[in-house]
Amino acid sequence: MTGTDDVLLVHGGTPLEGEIRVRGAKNLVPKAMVAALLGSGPSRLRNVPDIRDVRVVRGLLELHGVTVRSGEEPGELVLDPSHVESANVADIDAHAGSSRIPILFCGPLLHRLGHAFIPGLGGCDIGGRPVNFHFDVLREFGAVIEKRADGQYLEAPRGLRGCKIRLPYPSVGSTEQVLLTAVLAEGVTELSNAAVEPEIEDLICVLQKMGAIISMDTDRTIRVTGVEKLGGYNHRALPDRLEAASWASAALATEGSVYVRGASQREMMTFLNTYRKVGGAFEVDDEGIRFWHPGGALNAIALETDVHPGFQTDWQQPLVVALTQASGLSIVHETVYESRLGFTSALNQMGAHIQLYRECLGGMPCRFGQRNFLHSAVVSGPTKLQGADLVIPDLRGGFSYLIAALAAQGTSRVHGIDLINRGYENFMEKLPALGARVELPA
Ligand SMILES: CC(=O)N[C@H]1[C@@H](OP(=O)(O)OP(=O)(O)OC[C@H]2O[C@@H](n3ccc(=O)[nH]c3=O)[C@H](O)[C@@H]2O)O[C@H](CO)[C@@H](O)[C@@H]1O
Ligand SMILES: C=C(OP(=O)(O)O)C(=O)O
Repeated sequence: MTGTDDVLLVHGGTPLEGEIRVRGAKNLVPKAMVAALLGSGPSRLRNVPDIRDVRVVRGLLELHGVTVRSGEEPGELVLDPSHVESANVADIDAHAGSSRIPILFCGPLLHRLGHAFIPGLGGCDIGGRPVNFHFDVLREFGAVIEKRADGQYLEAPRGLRGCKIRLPYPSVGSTEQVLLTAVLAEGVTELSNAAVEPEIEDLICVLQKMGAIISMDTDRTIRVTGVEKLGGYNHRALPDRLEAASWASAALATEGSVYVRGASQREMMTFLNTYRKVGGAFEVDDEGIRFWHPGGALNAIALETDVHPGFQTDWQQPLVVALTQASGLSIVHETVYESRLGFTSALNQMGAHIQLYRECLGGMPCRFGQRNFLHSAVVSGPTKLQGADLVIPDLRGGFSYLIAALAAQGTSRVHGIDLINRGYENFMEKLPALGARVELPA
């Protein structure tokens, strides 16, 4: 999608009503695809969404000789790593800037080939997003890393050995880096201060199916006993709790009702508690969750993002749009990314009252306090939103702009909607299916 195709006209003021389906999680599926590299035989991954991050990883796997084909059921991929080989660096470089996932190829490629080349990473521009923890842990395993102009070259001249590591912060990607490296490393790896997001647990399930030995303690410690060989897996990816929460926030902000087929309560408990405090209603059944605005005023709340089991940062931006419709002052303290509130300036242009602060306006001081980052917000509501010209800044911010445009009076022009394809499957079909009045400009 390019040029005018990348613009969406959104005619607001109509509640979203109906049903959509979410499939496997954006933050698990690409990693499970990388895990297939570690197997000696084919893996089957089910419930795979058709999103750009999946297509990027598929391309990278194919460049390394992994055969990827559709399986028997819709959304099933069969990944065969029997012929893994070194890829042409220039070809890999074409994927530079496309997603966060390439860095997770380090451990598996070092095990399979003894060397790896990792291009520059992409992902949402919501903070500095350094990868120092990743390279620090890989060095602990025995990797030698050389930074070159076009990316990072890694070698493991003496193989990879288990080690004792403590993460400075429970980083999701760094925890996955350790898992994907430790499973075939020699000896035991002990990782403390690990991230324990549901997508990480699901990745551990994938690796255990392949033959890995991994235990998780309640104190964020993960222990991995390296094995000599792993097989393939057959796995159904856990549902996307982040997409589900986005549609839930859209239902609330537009005073609608959306049944999210595939949404799962267990991974959304913290979100559901917050949703209820704001005044949103939901009903869980065996197939999904219905979210709706029950009428009357919504409540202002104090919200702090955190690592799991706290309130997931990727839930924050869509919910902030709903908070512009709540009565009173809501406080939002973003503790995971230092620059994830910049998207609110466009909401203010639409009529919202959101003031940003450098101070930690939450229960706990975070890494960003006293460091000049506008990472706390006070949202004063309710405010009527008016349609506007909006430029999508990042994935969740982009979906938030769609929600704001749908809740607003009048028409909005939303630029850069292709970015949303990174993590929201078929959103251009889902929106009209829920009654949204959207169109591509003539
Ligand atoms: C593809 C994917 O799964 N993306 C998710 C993953 O991102 P990702 O894995 O990139 O996020 P991390 O958990 O690693 O990042 C959390 C924090 O740690 C910092 N950090 C991280 C690594 C590092 O080497 N050095 C460092 O300082 C980051 O700047 C950030 O402030 O977890 C985030 C937190 O739940 C989610 O918002 C993203 O949707
Ligand atoms: C920040 C996100 O993703 P990524 O890490 O892929 O940029 C997200 O999904 O909101």
